[in-house]
Parts: sequence; C-alpha cells; structure tokens
Amino acid sequence: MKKPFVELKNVSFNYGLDPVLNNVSITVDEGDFLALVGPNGSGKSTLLKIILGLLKAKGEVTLFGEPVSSFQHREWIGYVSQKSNSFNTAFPATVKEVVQSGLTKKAGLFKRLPKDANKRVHEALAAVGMEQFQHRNIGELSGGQQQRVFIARALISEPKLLVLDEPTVGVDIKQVQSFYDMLGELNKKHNLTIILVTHDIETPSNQISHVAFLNKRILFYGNMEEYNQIPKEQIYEWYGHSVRAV
Ligand SMILES: Nc1ncnc2c1ncn2[C@@H]1O[C@H](COP(=O)(O)OP(=O)(O)OP(=O)(O)O)[C@@H](O)[C@H]1O
Repeated sequence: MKKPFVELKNVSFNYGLDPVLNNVSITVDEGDFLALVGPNGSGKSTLLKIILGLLKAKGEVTLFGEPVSSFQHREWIGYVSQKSNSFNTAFPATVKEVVQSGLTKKAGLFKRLPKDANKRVHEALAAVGMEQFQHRNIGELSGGQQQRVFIARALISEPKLLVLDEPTVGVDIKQVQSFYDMLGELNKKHNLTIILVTHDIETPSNQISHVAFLNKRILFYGNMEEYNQIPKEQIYEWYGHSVRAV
C-alpha cells in the first residue's frame, strides 16, 4: 500500500486579517508527482511554507505520518525555492561547488565533506543530466541548466520528497518539456515523490500524476485523467479572466 508522505486536513491560514488559505485538504502519497497549480496570490507559496513547517496554520499537517511540529527528518525533504534561479551570475562558484554545498549546509561551514563527496556530486549531477558541466561556473549556465543544478544540490542529501517552487520560471520555453522529462525520470526511475508549484496551467502534463488546483481553497484535486476531463473554460474561470484562451 502507498504511504502518505504529506497529509493536510482542513488547513486554514491568515496573514493578519486576510484569509489566504481556507480549509485545504490534500494527500501526497509515496511515488506521486503532484502539480500544485494556481494563479499569482492564490496561496501556493504559503501552503509550501506550511508543509515545510515554516508557518503554523490551523488544521492538521502530517509529514511521513508525524505531525509537522514534531517531525525530525528535515533531510527527507529536498526544497528548491523560487529564488534559487535569481543566482548572482558573477558569483565565482563552480557547478560542483554549488552541488557540494548541499552536503555541508546542515553540517556547518567548517565541517569536513564525507569521503564519498565526489561520487555523490557526480551521481546527483548525472540524475539531472548535468554531469558534463561540473567544472563550469554556475553563472555561465542558462536558467534551465541552473535550475537542474539546484535540483542536484537538493538531491545530494537523498531526499524522499522533492519540493519545487516555480521551477520553470526563467527556463527557455523550448527547454521546458525536457526539464519535465528529467523530473519524470526522477519520479519514476529514482522513485522520488515530487510536489511542483506553478502558476502555469499549460504545465506539461505527461509526467505529472496528480493536480491540485488552488485559489485560496482547493477547487480541484485528482489524477491527470480526472484533470483532463475538466473543460478549459472552467479552469480559466478559476483563474479569473487574466489567462489567455488557447
Ligand atoms: N508575509 C506576508 N504578509 C502578508 N501577506 C502576505 C505575506 N506573504 C504573502 N502574502 C499574501 O498572501 C497571499 C498569498 O501569497 P502567496 O505568496 O502564498 O501566493 P502564491 O500563490 O505563491 O503567489 P505567486 O504565484 O505570486 O508566488 C497574497 O495575497 C500575498 O500578498
């Protein structure tokens, strides 16, 4: 039987008086690839912060079967924030150094690297198809390539769950499909559970297993087959009228 990695039950949250999330309930099982989709300001980042234990909400939040407040295994969750790709391009760090920093971030600056650090850097870069770039400066890479490197940095501590906040912002439109294919491979071949947050309803769907559509509350939650049956007009309505029709 599949194990629930993340369970949210009736989660509500306000910043001051403004309600941002209202009675949100979703479950992410082991092996799922969930796209959490919603327009700007719909509460996606807030929900991620609640899942990561950075904000405390009303309702129940469980990680790997434990209440988020007492969950100890932070290393089981790899997180790539929205800001990762606004990397200072003049910063003189190689791809290898960036990925390696995923090993030292919890141990502190002066902690020695594990003996197998080189092998692990290589494996993490290979998993995202970037092994040939390890000696390049991070600032010389494209947005999509940088995003892959940040994912490798998250993968190096061998998480069970990977959380990605708007990972395709700054990725060339032509590279988006191959980026999703890479994530699909991590999900299926490496058995990595993924939550991907995006405002893009055109998110390539062939790799994704489930969709949650959020606009302060959950308007839809189901598998891809169920999602594909929703008329596009309905989705545009959920978005308001700012989304172009295709
Ligand atoms: N620290 C904060 N203090 C007050 N209000 C906030 C704060 N952070 C976010 N908000 C508000 O909460 C709402 C939800 O914001 P959130 O960042 O979760 O949305 P989002 O769906 O991730 O948006 P985007 O796609 O633009 O990143 C917005 O109206 C935002 O202005």
